[in-house]
Amino acid sequence: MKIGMVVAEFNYDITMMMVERAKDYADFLGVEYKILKVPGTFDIPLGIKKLLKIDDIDGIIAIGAVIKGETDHHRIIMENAARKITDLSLEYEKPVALGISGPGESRLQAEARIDMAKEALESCVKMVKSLNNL
Ligand SMILES: Nc1c(NC[C@H](O)[C@H](O)[C@H](O)CO)[nH]c(=O)[nH]c1=O
Ligand SMILES: CC(=O)[C@@H](O)COP(=O)(O)O
Repeated sequence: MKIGMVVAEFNYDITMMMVERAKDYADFLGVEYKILKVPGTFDIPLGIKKLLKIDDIDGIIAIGAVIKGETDHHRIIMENAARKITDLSLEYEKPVALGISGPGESRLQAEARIDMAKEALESCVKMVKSLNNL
């Protein structure tokens, strides 16, 4: 099995730890992976679409941290990314798991949620297996 990981570089101090957790868990499960970095969470859907077109990619996880700023801008980023991520998964009929924390979180809350990337990897692998067993 091969999983794509699309990683936002925005708040990279956090997302770097998230991707390390996901990679460690993929290694533990014996799952291969391909990493694609994008500038921020808003840019994740295009990265996902490119990876979904690769035949040997079975599923994708999106990794990001959408931390609260002074305005509601962070909500626009997350709501659009989440909607597009769901749409792409349905369009390409491959699992795309959400490993993006926020919106509305503080940096401290984001740090406490880095395992969301590992959980996304776990969900994605489970989905690939379930769909392959149909
Ligand atoms: N504020 C956060 C962003 N903002 C950047 C956008 O995601 C995007 O890169 C920009 O609008 C250009 O398209 N990204 C995050 O991942 N997290 C944030 O908290
Ligand atoms: C810089 C950003 O993309 C985001 O954190 C927005 O911050 P703000 O709401 O303070 O403009």
